[in-house]
Amino acid sequence: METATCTAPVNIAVIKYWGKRDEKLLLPINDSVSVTLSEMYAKTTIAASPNFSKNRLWLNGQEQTFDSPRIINVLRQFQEEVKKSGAQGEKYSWNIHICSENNFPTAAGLASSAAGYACLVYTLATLYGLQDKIELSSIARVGSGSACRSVFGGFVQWEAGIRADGADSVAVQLAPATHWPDLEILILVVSDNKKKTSSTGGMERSVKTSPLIDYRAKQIVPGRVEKISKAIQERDFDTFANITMQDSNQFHAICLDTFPPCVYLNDVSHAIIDVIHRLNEASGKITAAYTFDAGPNACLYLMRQDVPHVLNVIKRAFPSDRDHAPDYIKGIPVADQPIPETVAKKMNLEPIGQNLLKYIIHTRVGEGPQILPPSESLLTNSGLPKNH
Ligand SMILES: Nc1ncnc2c1ncn2[C@@H]1O[C@H](COP(=O)(O)OP(=O)(O)OP(=O)(O)O)[C@@H](O)[C@H]1O
Ligand SMILES: C[C@@](O)(CCOP(=O)(O)OP(=O)(O)O)CC(=O)O
Repeated sequence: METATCTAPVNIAVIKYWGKRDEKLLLPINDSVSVTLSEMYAKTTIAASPNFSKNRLWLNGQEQTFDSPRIINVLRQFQEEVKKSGAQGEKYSWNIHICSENNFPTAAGLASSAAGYACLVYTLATLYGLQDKIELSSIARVGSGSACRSVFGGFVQWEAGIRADGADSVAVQLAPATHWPDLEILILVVSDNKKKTSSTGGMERSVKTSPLIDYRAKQIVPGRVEKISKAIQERDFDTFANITMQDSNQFHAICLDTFPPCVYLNDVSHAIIDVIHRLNEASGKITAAYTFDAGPNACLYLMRQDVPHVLNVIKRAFPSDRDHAPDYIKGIPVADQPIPETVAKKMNLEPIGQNLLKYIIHTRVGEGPQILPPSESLLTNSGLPKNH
């Protein structure tokens, strides 16, 4: 039996991918830009053995059927690349066991599919020795579009491309994780329930019914991608933050312009947006920027020195019975520090409601996928999940 175990990170887009020009190859109608996060990742072990009678897959401890078209597409695409590379050997014909876990909620709009498919492809590549990251990224894309960005750390652009075969639809790293060390992230988890409308279904409906989506893709996104790439290169937080918030709002406007609409934000999400704007106004500078994927959870980008203050604002606006519980703030530890009273007063900082947030994750810009030692394997020597 041969095995490999890897991790691959979550990425959160600041210019959103929403809408496909090809549903089968998962080719987007516009470029997108994302930040790869540390602390939040999928971990996958793949074992190949001549003794396995069939392919099997476990996700977060539950066995899944192996007939998901996306998994099958990824494996097929992977096999084609292996063939092209000329690699040969018995092990390519063996069945495989895949075991994967996410260390954060799955299918809750926190980019689990991005981390999951990037990890699947990276672990296959480690097992079979395929090196080219651009190729890996294109294979991950056929699992879930946004997964092509999780193959790289730091700041990543997915170029939409124009070719029908998707050969020019690739992700490229704009800057490594070390480029902007003071940029940090707070994820405010409003709900970790599985969402009602998947990103796949939502964006398909948007392309079919939203008259605004084409305008966004053609007239708005190209300029924003250029400006935010420059802002990233120059570590210009103001520009980065403004574009991030505007693009999140425009993506959700497209969702509402979809018919029937896809409603991903809830009252708590809107209250978070309002608090951040009031904070930015009262502090006389852009202190934090919000962005929301296809769910109600907020992702805040902010500078390291502002994290304790912003956390204090969030805890005062959204008090929780679990405020002091050790696992209320997950990820990188952070001290709470009261916001100056002048700012609190100016922004009219009052509690909005009790227990509206489930927990908070504090993280920063992270590296791409990593190979782990055999001791980290999720499978036993007989190829079954360790916690089965
Ligand atoms: N670790 C993993 N390994 C393999 N597949 C995974 C993994 N994690 C998630 N997935 C797949 O991704 C699906 C969830 O994708 P979905 O797009 O619905 O949610 P999300 O990725 O959490 O949210 P979003 O893409 O909107 O941010 C799961 O049902 C599963 O099929
Ligand atoms: C809102 C988004 O998170 C949408 C992500 O969509 P997916 O990559 O999950 O969709 P599929 O390609 O259909 O699998 C924005 C983004 O990550 O760019």
